[in-house]
Amino acid sequence: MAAPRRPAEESVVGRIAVDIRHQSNLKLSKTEKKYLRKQNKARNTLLRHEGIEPVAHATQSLVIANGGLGNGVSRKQLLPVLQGCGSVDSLLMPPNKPYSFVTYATTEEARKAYAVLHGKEIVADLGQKIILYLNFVEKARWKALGPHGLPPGLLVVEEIISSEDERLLLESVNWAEDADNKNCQKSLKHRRVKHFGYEFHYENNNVDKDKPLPGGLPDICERILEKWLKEGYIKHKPDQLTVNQYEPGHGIPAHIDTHSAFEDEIVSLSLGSEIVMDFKHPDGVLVQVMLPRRSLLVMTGESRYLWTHGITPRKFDTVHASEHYRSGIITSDIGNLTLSKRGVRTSFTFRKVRRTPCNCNYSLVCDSQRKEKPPSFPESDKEASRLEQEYVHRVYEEIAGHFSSTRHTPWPCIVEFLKALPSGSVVADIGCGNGKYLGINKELYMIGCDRSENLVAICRERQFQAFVGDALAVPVRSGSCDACISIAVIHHLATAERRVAAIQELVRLLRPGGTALIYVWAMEQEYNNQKSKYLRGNRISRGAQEELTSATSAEGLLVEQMRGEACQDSASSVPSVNHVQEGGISSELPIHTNRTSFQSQDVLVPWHLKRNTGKDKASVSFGSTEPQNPGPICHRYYHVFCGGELEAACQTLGNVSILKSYYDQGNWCVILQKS
Ligand SMILES: O=C(O)CCC(=O)C(=O)O
Ligand SMILES: [Fe+2]
Ligand SMILES: [Zn+2]
Repeated sequence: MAAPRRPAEESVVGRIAVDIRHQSNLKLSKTEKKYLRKQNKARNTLLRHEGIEPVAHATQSLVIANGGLGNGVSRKQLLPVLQGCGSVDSLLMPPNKPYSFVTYATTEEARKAYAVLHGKEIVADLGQKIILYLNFVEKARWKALGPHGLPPGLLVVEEIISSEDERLLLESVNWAEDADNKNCQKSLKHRRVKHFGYEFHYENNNVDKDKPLPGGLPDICERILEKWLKEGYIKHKPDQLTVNQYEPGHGIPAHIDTHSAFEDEIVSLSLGSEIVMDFKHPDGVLVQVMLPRRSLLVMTGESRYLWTHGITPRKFDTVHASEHYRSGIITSDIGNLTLSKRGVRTSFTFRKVRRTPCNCNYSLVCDSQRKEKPPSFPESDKEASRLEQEYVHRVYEEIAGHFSSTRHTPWPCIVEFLKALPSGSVVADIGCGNGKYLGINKELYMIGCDRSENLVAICRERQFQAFVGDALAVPVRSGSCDACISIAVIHHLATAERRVAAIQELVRLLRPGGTALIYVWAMEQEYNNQKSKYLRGNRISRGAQEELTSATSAEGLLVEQMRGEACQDSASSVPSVNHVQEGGISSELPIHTNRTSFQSQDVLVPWHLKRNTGKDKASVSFGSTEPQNPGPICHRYYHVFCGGELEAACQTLGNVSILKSYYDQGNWCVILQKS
């Protein structure tokens, strides 16, 4: 292999180190080295999140890594510490970020702050010890995501009820479990709930419209709802009430209340304590809304149908420091944010059960308007691309958190490949998923690329270098990699041409002499008279299966590669699409039954989504979802490879030779080299 290059970042890090050494004219002590390392890490975080590059010379402004609202440091705590070093012009604390920006009146004062506070330990609001790392910046600035108003159709009415009514309402809920549990009280993972009028079923995110609960809504609600109707805050009278109680640290996953279950107009009364609720548009825009105690949140139209709402489980919220901001958006006015300790909040969410299908204007997220037509085998490149979009990309985006939670253990042969590469090699992992191979060999410069934003976000949280990109058009210069890996990716492409194109794209990234390791799922799950672990999982009981899949022995490690599928037993819940229809062969893609032999090379493989495992997008789930309940079933498209097929695909490229091809626990694998 040719001498490996150094990525650009290495030289910048090197330069800063040199600058500092130059300034002090001293050899760095162990502690200084540690600070420098942390400082560089902080610098990278800042670059990644905000695109702001710290500078190596002193200025009036500093960025304070770890001194942010996002890691529990409040303005009240940080400001005096900073003022101890000089006159502070401004302290900008972006919401939920682990850093803040301070600007001093003079560069001299900023220099002093750097000398005193860099590496200094402070105790944050929760009592945890935090070490501050400082970097100079040209200017303290923070680019908010753009000015956002409240989501359309959303309203927060302050002081909608008196303290006396608040007390009466809270008293009307008896949390001491009643014997017959007529209000379906449940303790969920992050809150407890009670239902009135109709039970809300978290298993299917709907209500049983023919089974009203005895007793209806609590009596005290009658007078209050009448008043709201008269005053025009609500237009129709609700017949369903869900009472949620959140202790500090509790929350509710982001969700859209199922369209087919409830009418437009959902209102939620906040009692006992304020809280910040997150609203998210499918495009990713996040609006955080303060719901003061005794306020009413009214969600109608777009805010009810299209935006998700949720409460992040945490003990503190980021709020406006000054009293006169009470309700509404937590804006990007970051000169004025602080932390507020959460109290126990009880919400009364009133809804009206829907009797006819929803005909809203948001068909993309409307369960009443969803057409579940099984996809067909693609006849053109365009169809293939659409199939991949719907049955690969969208699915990975949705299952990212759960998927990632099933992918911990690297497969031994892949580890061996990575460990054997010369130190300093530049290696791209195309389709890197949650990044489980990115940290295997610390001597390599590894970059990850994945189509799923949520998976890339997980990689970044793990401090790996990863970016969003398509395996057919990787945004990396030709010939820039010493090696590439493509693990369980190419089988998601829906035509032979696209699979070859993906291999070609890997080869394009390689320098001459560079090598690529490719794994694809095999049609043959039985090889040399031995069933793969994927199949063998079928014969063991569920409990044993669970145990086996989490084993850490070499055998266990191999099992994990199919772990997603291992937990996915679809036989009972997904009807198999009949492949052969009257009048000929159907082009409909068959749904594979997990843990069985493949009957077709092009299949949909079910994934039983467990919610609340991190980065899942709940917006496509059409309703409140609870982690302990079975989530929806998603289907991923696969083309499973027959023996010889992967080699043949590689051989269609002129500029590669196959160094090795092998079968590894249900996968066909090749190592190829660019000539
Ligand atoms: O606690 C709240 O205000 C919201 C509850 C909610 O969204 C729900 O139960 O669907
Ligand atoms: Fe809700
Ligand atoms: Zn709808």
